[in-house]
Amino acid sequence: MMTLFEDTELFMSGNRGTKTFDLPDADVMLIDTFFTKEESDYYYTTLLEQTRWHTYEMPMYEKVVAAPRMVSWFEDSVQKKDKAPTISLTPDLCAIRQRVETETQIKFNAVLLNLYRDGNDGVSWHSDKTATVNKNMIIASVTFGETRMFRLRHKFRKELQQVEIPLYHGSFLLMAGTTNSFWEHQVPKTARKVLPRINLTFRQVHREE
Ligand SMILES: O=C(O)CCC(=O)C(=O)O
Ligand SMILES: [Fe+2]
Repeated sequence: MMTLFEDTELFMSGNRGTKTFDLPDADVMLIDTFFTKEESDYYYTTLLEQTRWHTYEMPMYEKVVAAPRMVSWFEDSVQKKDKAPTISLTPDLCAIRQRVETETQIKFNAVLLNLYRDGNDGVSWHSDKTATVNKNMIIASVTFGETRMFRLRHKFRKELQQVEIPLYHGSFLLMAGTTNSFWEHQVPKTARKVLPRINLTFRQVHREE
């Protein structure tokens, strides 16, 4: 593992303040500097080094291919027989979640961590789904590390412009209301030489009894 933060600043944070995006059928809110630079550096380093990152095997037509990113999933444990045990949120993840919940006044019981190792990693167009149907799914997204572009496009109104939001070190993005039903998002790959980026998406997972 390379040593970070020795003599040069690797990541800059964005501007303060809350931005809301005036998009049809969407409810998107951004806070560039949700975490301080110190907090963000701490979370970046510890999450990068201490997370058990997995390859995500995604179905692609008839095949299964490795997604171009690493993932790790945590959720509040539920006692279920015949079910594999879930991995609970770590104290650091609980602390991040607490900040997110205080801001949104919404409770989240699961978090997906994505690691984009370099510019060859990304996530292609999709909207977020969970195992159960919750149409207006709320996603609270936190970023540490490299700034990457987050793009949104309307699923049906192709005449609408795509939206491109740079997600900075320590930023917070909320997608609420009908955003997930009407819009798709992606993090495109980039030819720029970039350092790793970690993204956390807090979710509400409803497990069937
Ligand atoms: O990395 C991001 O900002 C987005 C991740 C994402 O879309 C997802 O995990 O569903
Ligand atoms: Fe997503």
